[in-house]
Amino acid sequence: MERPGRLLQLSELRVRNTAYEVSLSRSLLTWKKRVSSSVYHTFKPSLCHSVAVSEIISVREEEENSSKDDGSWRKIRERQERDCRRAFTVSYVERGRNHRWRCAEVSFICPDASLCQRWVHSILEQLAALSCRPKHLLVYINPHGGKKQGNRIYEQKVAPLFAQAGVTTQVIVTEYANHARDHLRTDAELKQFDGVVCVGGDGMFSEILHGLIWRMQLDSAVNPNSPEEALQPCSLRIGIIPAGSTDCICFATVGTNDPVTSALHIIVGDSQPMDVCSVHHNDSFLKYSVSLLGYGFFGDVLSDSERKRWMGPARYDLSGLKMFLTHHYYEGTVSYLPAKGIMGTPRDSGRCRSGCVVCEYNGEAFTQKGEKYKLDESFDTESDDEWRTVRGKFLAINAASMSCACPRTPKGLSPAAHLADGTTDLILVRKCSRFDFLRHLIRHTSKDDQFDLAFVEVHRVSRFRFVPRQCQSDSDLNLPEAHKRQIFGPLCRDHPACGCSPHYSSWNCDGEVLNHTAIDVRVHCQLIKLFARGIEEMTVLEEVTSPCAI
Ligand SMILES: Nc1ncnc2c1ncn2[C@@H]1O[C@H](COP(=O)(O)OP(=O)(O)OP(=O)(O)O)[C@@H](O)[C@H]1O
Repeated sequence: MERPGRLLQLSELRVRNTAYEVSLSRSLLTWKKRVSSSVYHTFKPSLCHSVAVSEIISVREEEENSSKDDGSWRKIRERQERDCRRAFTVSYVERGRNHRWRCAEVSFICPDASLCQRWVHSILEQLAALSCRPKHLLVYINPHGGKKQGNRIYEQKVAPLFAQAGVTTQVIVTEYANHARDHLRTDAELKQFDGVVCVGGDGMFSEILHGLIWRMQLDSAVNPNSPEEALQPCSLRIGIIPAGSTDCICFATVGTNDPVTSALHIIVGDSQPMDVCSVHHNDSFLKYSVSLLGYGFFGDVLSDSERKRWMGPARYDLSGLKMFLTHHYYEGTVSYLPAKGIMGTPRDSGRCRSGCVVCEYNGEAFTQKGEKYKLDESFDTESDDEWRTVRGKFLAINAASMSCACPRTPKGLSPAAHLADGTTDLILVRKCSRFDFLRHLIRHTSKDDQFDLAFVEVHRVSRFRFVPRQCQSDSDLNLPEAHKRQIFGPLCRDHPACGCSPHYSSWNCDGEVLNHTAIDVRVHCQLIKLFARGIEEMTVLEEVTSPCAI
């Protein structure tokens, strides 16, 4: 943590009726209880508090509340004394359990009005110098996401915090699916905003992601349809206020699904870079993905659960069980480009956390590679002989661009995957017995290594392709069309007893079904940034919140 350096203010102020020595430096606001007895240790935690200036939400000057006045001379004298004093209140981030943040307040009573004004002015000056903080935001609310509480959550929990922090907004309540995406692609006056906020679930985040990336490419004359193009990173950060039934991206980047915590991360101007995979079929763009691309088991679970939407979240358990019992495998060819010159492997014991060194190192390595490529187009970023090919029968092919940890799979599909290292973890689960597949699935929830099985392989890659067996080349294979032609495919899917496998599964792309099975996926290192900081380790928390960590 940054050392406090030169003090900007140092005064004896009161908090309620207790005297405190209060100091302000460029990085810390500290208040220490004045102790007369040497019996007390000056660093006793309960006597000393400090808050990082970067985590102060606001400061306001206010008069002390006057108590009931009975008109007596004593009271009048007391009131006169009080009137020439002033108080100021500082609102700041307070950390709770499970990565939750709250807005706490402390009021300091000054001996005179001019001192109070000096304090308020100094704190405001420090806050104004924090250039990472957003001032004007574009907010999209999905009123139909999750339990349809988007509007209420925003109005009651988020808007008051934005107002308190002096963040202004333009709010758009979406009227139809893809409203936010289309508005961002063409109409939104992005130059006037410092960020885009979505109030909703993962589907709503996906709309913002697609709208913003697409707009950025068009504005920079980059062809988003070509899988060979290096995409232009987005200049605006994205904030997620969780209000959906699945809020996995928020959980993975903040550590909790709590609207107040997310609002506070936005206000303090946090920044978490994130990789994005572009998914193409031949030379046409299909989708962007930031978490999971799953073919086979996870593709089938999603397709099946979509037909059971009426069941609510229980549909995932039922479809999961059904797909486990049907035990379909799919033939095809996976080609991949192993990520080179990077730090980290999918089998590491370390996890991607706030301030991750792996993301930082690899992010720089990819940027340098990109720069070299721009300067000298003959510079080879990927040559054909580096591609590896695996042919076979697979129960599941998963590409995890983040750990994909959620309450259902606490470790995630790839526990050591990183948010922003320019790679995705390609997990190939070959055809095996039901019992073995169950062992693999169960290991996602236990301490055992889910990759330490003979039929599972995992590779950290920067690009991969998949072609299903029936598809002779990367030629068109449109799923709805293919299913029409395959009369028995869909039937067998619903009749596990017949024992035959359908030819094709479908890709689950961050919770949406893709129309094509033959795909070409490229990871774009740190293409977007979120108003988040990754999941904080306890040691970081202790350092930030520890009293007098100076
Ligand atoms: N006004 C609207 N009317 C209908 N659909 C909308 C509207 N605004 C956004 N959507 C769509 O609703 C879908 C689900 O939204 P969201 O992710 O916010 O909620 P969710 O409950 O988590 O969804 P899911 O259960 O599908 O994950 C998104 O794909 C989005 O495109």
